[in-house]
Amino acid sequence: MDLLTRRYTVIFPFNSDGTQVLLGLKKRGMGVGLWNGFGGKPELGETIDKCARRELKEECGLEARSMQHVGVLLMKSTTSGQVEVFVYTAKDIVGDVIESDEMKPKWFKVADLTYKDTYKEAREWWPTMLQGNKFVARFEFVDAAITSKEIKHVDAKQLALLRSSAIGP
Ligand SMILES: COc1nc(N)nc2c1ncn2[C@H]1C[C@H](O)[C@@H](COP(=O)(O)OP(=O)(O)OP(=O)(O)O)O1
Repeated sequence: MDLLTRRYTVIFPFNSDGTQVLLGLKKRGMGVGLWNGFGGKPELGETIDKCARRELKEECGLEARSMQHVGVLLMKSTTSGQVEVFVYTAKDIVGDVIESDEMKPKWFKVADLTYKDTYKEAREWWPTMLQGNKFVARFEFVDAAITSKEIKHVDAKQLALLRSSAIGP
């Protein structure tokens, strides 16, 4: 990753049988008005795993007893530069869901997801995540249009390698 790439985490909590996913409606800043998982930027020296757990707790009150790193998104845009997002899922969660100043959380049935008011590329990779696959997805945008996309299935070792070299600024 070069110095111009912005790094983030995003984590998707599921109910115990995996039929529902908790999404948050972003209330401010980047992605305002869009439904997404919970996440943000790593703090100074923070690992990507710790960032994912912290952002989950801060943004919706939940704690992940366990979580899985399931993917990496690499996005290049003519308007917003390069973004790298580490994607997690959490099926063993504790705590009460709360609304934060950043996110308004709501449970959605996985089978009924419409992708309305989500990031444009969500419909491209969320199905891969929802089917339980691990992936590296690359997207290129010119203005708001997707001009190139690639979604590769990878294994846990490949993701661990990508994760191990990632740490906050
Ligand atoms: C552009 O493509 C993106 N697609 C998707 N699906 N998710 C994205 C994209 N770009 C960013 N994200 C995710 C990554 C993070 O989970 C959030 C953005 O986090 P935010 O800017 O709110 O970061 P924080 O550290 O929480 O910000 P504060 O400093 O305001 O607390 O969106």
